[in-house]
Amino acid sequence: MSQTFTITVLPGDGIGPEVTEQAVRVLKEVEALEDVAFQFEYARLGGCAIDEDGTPLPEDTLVKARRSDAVLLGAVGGPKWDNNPAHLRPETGLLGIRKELGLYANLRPAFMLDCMVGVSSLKEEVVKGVDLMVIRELTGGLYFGEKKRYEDAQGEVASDEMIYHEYEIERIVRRAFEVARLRSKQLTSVDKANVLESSRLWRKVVERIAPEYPDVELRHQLVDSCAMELIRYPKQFDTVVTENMFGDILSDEASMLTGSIGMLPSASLADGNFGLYEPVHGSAPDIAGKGVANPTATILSAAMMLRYTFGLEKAADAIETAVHQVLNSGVRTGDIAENKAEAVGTVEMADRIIAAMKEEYVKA
Ligand SMILES: NC(=O)C1=CN([C@@H]2O[C@H](COP(=O)(O)OP(=O)(O)OC[C@H]3O[C@@H](n4cnc5c(N)ncnc54)[C@H](O)[C@@H]3O)[C@@H](O)[C@H]2O)C=CC1
Ligand SMILES: CC(C)CC(=O)C(=O)O
Ligand SMILES: [Mg+2]
Repeated sequence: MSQTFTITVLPGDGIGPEVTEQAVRVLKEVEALEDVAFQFEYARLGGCAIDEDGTPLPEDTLVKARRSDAVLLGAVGGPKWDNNPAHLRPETGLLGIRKELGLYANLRPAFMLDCMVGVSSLKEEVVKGVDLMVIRELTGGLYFGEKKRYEDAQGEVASDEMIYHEYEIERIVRRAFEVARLRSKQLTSVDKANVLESSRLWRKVVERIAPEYPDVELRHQLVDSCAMELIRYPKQFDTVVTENMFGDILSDEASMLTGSIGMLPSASLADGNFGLYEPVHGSAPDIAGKGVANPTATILSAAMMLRYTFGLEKAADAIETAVHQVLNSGVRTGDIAENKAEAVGTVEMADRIIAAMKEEYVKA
């Protein structure tokens, strides 16, 4: 008997609806190829929810997300809402849903396919073969600490509190060791322990847990030198674990090793199988509505959903292989095209990936 899974789709703002539509098309094809059924439920998050519901994270969205097996998100935000008060920023909806759903582990792979080497602005010997995984703590740290705005004698003051509990560090670090174990057994823990107290606790917890994973080679690195080394010699990294803001920044940086942020997927995982899957990029207001956004990051996020939440390994592999084949054949959206005049649009890129995926199934 076929299994049925419920997926809450949150298209969001800007290019979010354009790219999630393509990922949903891919998932519908998987239904036709596997003994599985997906029920898609749509809800609002971010700027569109501010406009319609007066809040970036409506209760209906949380209810739907909680009763589903997984969530597929596009992106939120844009200039229309930039001047809203802090509690009405689209980002508040994103941070809120991550916290409410307990999605503390954000997995952000960055990989360079041989056929994409020419797209990167870095030298071939630097980027060829890059394959790393940034594991970002997602529900603690600076983004969630207390924020204050006040005035003193010298003018306006703003502060954001950086706070980490031992248990928050412990659970993400364990997750990272487990992931590293399945990859090249090399883990880099990134912090700023020479300055930040939260980083000193981070490092202490990592040191405490490390002996439980004697097969994984561990090293500590300060975030500033890590940012530099990521560009100088990225192949020294396999699995990187770090706190929320450092991971946000380093994963955007890592995306440029691979040519475009439009390529990189992510999984945000809670304990158990539940996860929210979204591209690493934002709502890209500069290209929204033009039909040119690269849907690959969102399609690969759907593949991560199939793997991590539904255990549909074959379908996930088929999508990833299809993406590689399409890129290998030279089909490119504008962000990754060497010849911009030959770039395809969002829908055609997805069409090609779907066609290649179906062929993969026939072969398998
Ligand atoms: N997870 C989320 O929902 C995130 C939302 N944001 C929000 O998105 C808005 C725009 O932020 P930006 O800093 O401009 O970052 P962004 O990631 O939206 O865009 C950065 C650059 O990458 C390009 N780009 C991004 N995704 C692309 C794709 N799929 N295909 C082709 N090109 C792509 C954009 O055109 C832009 O030039 C802001 O409101 C920000 O707060 C930013 C990051 C993450
Ligand atoms: C609201 C921000 C933390 C979104 C972002 O930049 C991200 O998750 O990558
Ligand atoms: Mg970011």
